[in-house]
Amino acid sequence: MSVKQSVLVIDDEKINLKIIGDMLNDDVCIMMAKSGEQGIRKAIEYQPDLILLDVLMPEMDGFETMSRLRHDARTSTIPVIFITALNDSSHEEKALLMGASDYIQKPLHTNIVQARVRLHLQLIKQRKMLEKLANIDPLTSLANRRKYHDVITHEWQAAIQNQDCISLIVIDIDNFKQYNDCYGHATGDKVLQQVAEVLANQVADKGLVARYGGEEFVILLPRHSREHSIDVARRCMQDVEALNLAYSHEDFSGKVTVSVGGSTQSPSLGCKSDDFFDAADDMLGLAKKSGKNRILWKLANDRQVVVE
Ligand SMILES: Nc1nc2c(ncn2[C@@H]2O[C@H](COP(=O)(O)OP(=O)(O)OP(=O)(O)O)[C@@H](O)[C@H]2O)c(=O)[nH]1
Repeated sequence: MSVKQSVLVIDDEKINLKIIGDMLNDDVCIMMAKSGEQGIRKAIEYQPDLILLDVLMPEMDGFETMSRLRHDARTSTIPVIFITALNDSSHEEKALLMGASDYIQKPLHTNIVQARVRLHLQLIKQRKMLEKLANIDPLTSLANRRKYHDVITHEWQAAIQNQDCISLIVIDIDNFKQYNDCYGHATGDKVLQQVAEVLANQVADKGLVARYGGEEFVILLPRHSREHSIDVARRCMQDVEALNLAYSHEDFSGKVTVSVGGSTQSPSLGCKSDDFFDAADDMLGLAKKSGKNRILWKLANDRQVVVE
């Protein structure tokens, strides 16, 4: 069943809200706001797919409302169509320059409003689908490296601003080449999917799990202390082992395990998220060198701790 897309209509005239609502009600889920201020609040809270915005409103007009929507990261990408009685091309130009998707003049014609809204909703649906495809690893359905980079960039800034800690776990399957050599790439792919599922279940909504590449995964845990994050890492490791994916081939045999590197930081201005990644990745390298199937965590002053 397809979920209806949502449209927020912002207009100070109750009658206009009703007219536009009646025009669109069959196709979309309508939300209404009687002022720019209320519209911004609803846009933040409900994240509509599209906003229809009246230009002439008391207190905060459509242009100021638009400017505030564009300057707030939570609403900056929601497409806006201006609706106005102003029959003046300079206003239309101003709206389009501010980033409006379209400009509809009153009096409103039902068919024109419906057709334009439908067109923009279709474009929005396609854009969201492309964004999703661009951010997802097709084999495991986890976030991909590109998505990880978007999220760490945002969360790193948030951690600096709010003086929060943030943890990163880097996980790599041990001896995966041997597994592939035993059973072939197709079976190896299934292992990647199973490991991905284990990690996703363990992290749930605590943070982001991404396939960083090959047989390497990352888990980003904003606002998670070292103790909590080590706990998550430990449970991920145990759950992978519990999958009991055994392999044996000529002179080697074993069971699929993972090695884990981790780092927790409370970043300050000037700290780089790339160094944060390198710290966790260095720990992973040491975990591999010191015998695999273990967790190494970066401590302050370049020290590290072996967890398991
Ligand atoms: N099946 C499958 N294998 C992959 C994929 N991506 C990378 N690999 C395999 O992962 C293996 C990685 O090999 P190595 O880098 O030597 O690592 P390893 O054998 O796990 O050894 P350690 O990391 O030292 O434990 C290679 O055999 C790659 O072909 C994938 O998408 N599917």
